[in-house]
Amino acid sequence: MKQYLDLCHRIINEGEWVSNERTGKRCLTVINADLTYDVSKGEFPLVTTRKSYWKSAIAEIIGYLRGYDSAADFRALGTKTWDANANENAVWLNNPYRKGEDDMGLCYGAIGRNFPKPDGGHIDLLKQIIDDLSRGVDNRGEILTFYHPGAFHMACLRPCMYSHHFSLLGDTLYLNSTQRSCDVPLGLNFNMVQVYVLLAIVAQITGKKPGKAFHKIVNAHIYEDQLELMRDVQLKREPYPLPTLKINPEIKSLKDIETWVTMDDFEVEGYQFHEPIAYPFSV
Ligand SMILES: Nc1nc(=O)c2c([nH]1)NC[C@@H]1CN(c3ccc(C(=O)N[C@@H](CCC(=O)O)C(=O)O)cc3)CN21
Ligand SMILES: O=c1ccn([C@H]2C[C@H](O)[C@@H](COP(=O)(O)O)O2)c(=O)[nH]1
Repeated sequence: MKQYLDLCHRIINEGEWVSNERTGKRCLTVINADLTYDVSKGEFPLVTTRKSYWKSAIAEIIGYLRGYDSAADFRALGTKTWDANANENAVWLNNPYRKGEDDMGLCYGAIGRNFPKPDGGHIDLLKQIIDDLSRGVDNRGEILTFYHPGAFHMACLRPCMYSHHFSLLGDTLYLNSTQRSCDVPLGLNFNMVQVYVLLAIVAQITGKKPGKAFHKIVNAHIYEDQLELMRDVQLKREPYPLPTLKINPEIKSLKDIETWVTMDDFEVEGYQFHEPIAYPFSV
């Protein structure tokens, strides 16, 4: 929580204003932030200075792992966070590749679970990684990437957290996740939870001990219409101690994640939080 608050303060104290063409808004911006979550110690990085909708965040990452490309599938799993990008952005609504209501196009898991090969066919990057790690193999390239510049024109948005690189030291699993663009009041709240859960759940299904997750953010920003709420409300609050996350131990394979897992398989214990804050969202 301290790392999150430090980054918010840093953006407010040292950030520069950058105008963004896609949203038509200005963002107070810093370049480069490195956050670390010690999953071995159960340091679940949930924001406490406002109510955080952690189930929604976990539903997003499970949806990416399943390769979902429809906001309707994300809703069924428990999050409405893709509705606006799939259905309210004028540029995407007019894109000939959009397949209709709720379609998000070729992004996130739709790429990572089905990565197109230049010589034909596709690769399921996640399945390869899970198979390797389960056998105790780290080939120094266990990278789940959602980044395919050749598909950007066929998606509602480019992936923000676009790369997850897993590593083994003995039987301890590490994760380095990279994010190119970060909406700190809204997105980061979710992304911290997702990096933690991704390491915890992949360690669980591959039979490894979770170690640390390293979360690299390149462009970290606060939109102009979020600044006052962050500076004058959220940052005036004292954080509470961190809660802990429990994952159903019956989740034992990628197939389990793909077939029966729901948000009821995740529990947060001891979550104390301040009043919700409704930050404006830029589509
Ligand atoms: N501008 C922007 N910021 C983002 O963080 C973001 C995007 N766009 N587009 C793609 C995804 C969708 N994500 C989202 C979208 C909405 C919320 C959001 O509205 N959160 C509210 C309510 C959440 C709920 O009720 O489930 C929040 O208070 O956290 C969060 C993340 C993260 N991403
Ligand atoms: O997981 C996510 C997804 C998206 N975001 C934010 C970061 C930006 O504010 C927008 C994406 O806009 P771009 O113009 O494509 O950079 O969404 C996030 O923080 N986390």
